[in-house]
Amino acid sequence: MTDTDPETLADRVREGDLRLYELEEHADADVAAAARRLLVESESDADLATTSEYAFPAADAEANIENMIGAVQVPIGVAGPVEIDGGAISGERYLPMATTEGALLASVNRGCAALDAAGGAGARVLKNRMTRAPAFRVADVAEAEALASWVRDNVDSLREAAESTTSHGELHEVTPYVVGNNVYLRFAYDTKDAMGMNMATIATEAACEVVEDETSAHLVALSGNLCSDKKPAAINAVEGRGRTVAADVTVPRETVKRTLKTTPEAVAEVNTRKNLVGSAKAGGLGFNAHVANSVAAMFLATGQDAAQVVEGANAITTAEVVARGGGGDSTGERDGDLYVSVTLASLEVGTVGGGTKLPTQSEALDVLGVRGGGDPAGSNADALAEAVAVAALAGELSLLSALASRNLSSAHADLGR
Ligand SMILES: CC(C)(COP(=O)([O-])OP(=O)([O-])OC[C@H]1O[C@@H](n2cnc3c(N)ncnc32)[C@H](O)[C@@H]1OP(=O)([O-])[O-])[C@@H](O)C(=O)NCCC(=O)NCCSC(=O)C[C@@](C)(O)CC(=O)[O-]
Ligand SMILES: NC(=O)C1=CN([C@@H]2O[C@H](COP(=O)(O)OP(=O)(O)OC[C@H]3O[C@@H](n4cnc5c(N)ncnc54)[C@H](OP(=O)(O)O)[C@@H]3O)[C@@H](O)[C@H]2O)C=CC1
Repeated sequence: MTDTDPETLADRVREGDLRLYELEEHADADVAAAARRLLVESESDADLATTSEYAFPAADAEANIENMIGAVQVPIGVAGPVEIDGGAISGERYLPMATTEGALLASVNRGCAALDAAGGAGARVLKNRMTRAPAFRVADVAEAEALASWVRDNVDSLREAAESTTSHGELHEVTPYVVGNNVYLRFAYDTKDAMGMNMATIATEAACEVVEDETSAHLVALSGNLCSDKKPAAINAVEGRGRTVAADVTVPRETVKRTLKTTPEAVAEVNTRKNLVGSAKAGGLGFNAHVANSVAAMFLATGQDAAQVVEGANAITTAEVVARGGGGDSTGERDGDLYVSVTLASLEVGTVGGGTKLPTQSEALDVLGVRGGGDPAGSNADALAEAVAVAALAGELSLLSALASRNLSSAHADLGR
């Protein structure tokens, strides 16, 4: 690596001597980023002065970005604090959320106020499996059936190959799916505190080598889209992916009226006709109002893979009027409390790896007390999943209430413009 100045590097790219992505081989990462900014500015009307003001050594993002020119800055706020009674996280927490949508933090914050007034939200991780499903080609359905049988009989050798690539990941299930002469093997891992997509992909590739060595199957694609990563897919909504996590609360009638400005009956009706019937008629996979908002905001804040909001929004919100003091029995009486739950089928989160080690992202994880590997391994990612579920619950509660009291548009007119 030889030091040089950004102008010289930029000139070498212009002259065709260097490719844009090769600059770090000739200068330190910050100089390389500066050279790219010069090139972009000279080819556009952009002045990248603020883009250049990032607060970490560019080299620290080497595993997160290529062709780096700087960093974006997205406003980050907190909702809460909110009391969480989770399986992996408990106590009062601020919820770090990064967004450019005015009124979102106010809304989640109002939901948190209602949760806190109700004594806090419950949360539990229900399942933890990161999946990768390679696509194989075989001769015909007879070979497809034979391959599926072979897989079921040889999971141990697939596990040995997969787990040889990682000291944390555990292969739990391999489920074959057959379509004609196509066979998809859905590998399901416990990836502990990592979201686990790199881990699972590397491990699955090692297992695929065994499949090709031992059978007549031909690997067409390491990802066969039945995983299913970053695409709307029913398999994630039904089988789960990453963490399946739920949060719930029973809000006293008085709190619904005072803080949420509506009634339990009105919220339950909006949820039924909007989130359940409306979503069903739309053919939606997410039977909720805006879980994606809380998932996206906490993903941006804590260094998650933002594209996986697609699956993170696979959530179902329920709301019903229950007897005073909870107890779970629905009642037609007009004096009951409001029970609300949100169940996220495929929330892919990690507290190690990916973008979680970048400075502002790891600071946001510190706000929650979940940075890095947990003890036991996996417990920090479980805690993060529960915190995201509580943020989603707070957001659902507040938005449904705003729709019931007819002040969605005024809220955005006041706060979002
Ligand atoms: C905007 C509010 C909260 C006002 O709600 P309000 O009840 O009129 O406000 P308030 O002044 O009476 O305050 C009540 C509580 O709200 C919070 N709060 C109140 N103001 C603020 C603020 N500035 N900053 C932070 N927190 C605030 C705060 O917790 C406060 O409690 P306090 O601390 O006073 O005891 C309410 O009208 C609301 O939540 N509206 C819904 C807005 C919303 O959810 N937007 C995001 C979703 S829009 C979208 O992207 C999805 C959508 C709609 O397209 C999806 C779909 O199709 O359904
Ligand atoms: N490859 C792909 O197809 C895709 C990749 N991604 C990207 O993958 C990245 C996330 O991959 P991921 O594997 O999570 O992260 P990394 O690739 O950053 O790997 C994380 C590694 O941290 C180590 N580790 C240390 N402590 C722990 C712990 N307590 N629990 C688990 N692992 C621990 C593990 O190493 P070891 O395994 O050696 O034990 C693990 O593999 C994101 O950047 C995402 O954008 C997203 C979608 C698809």
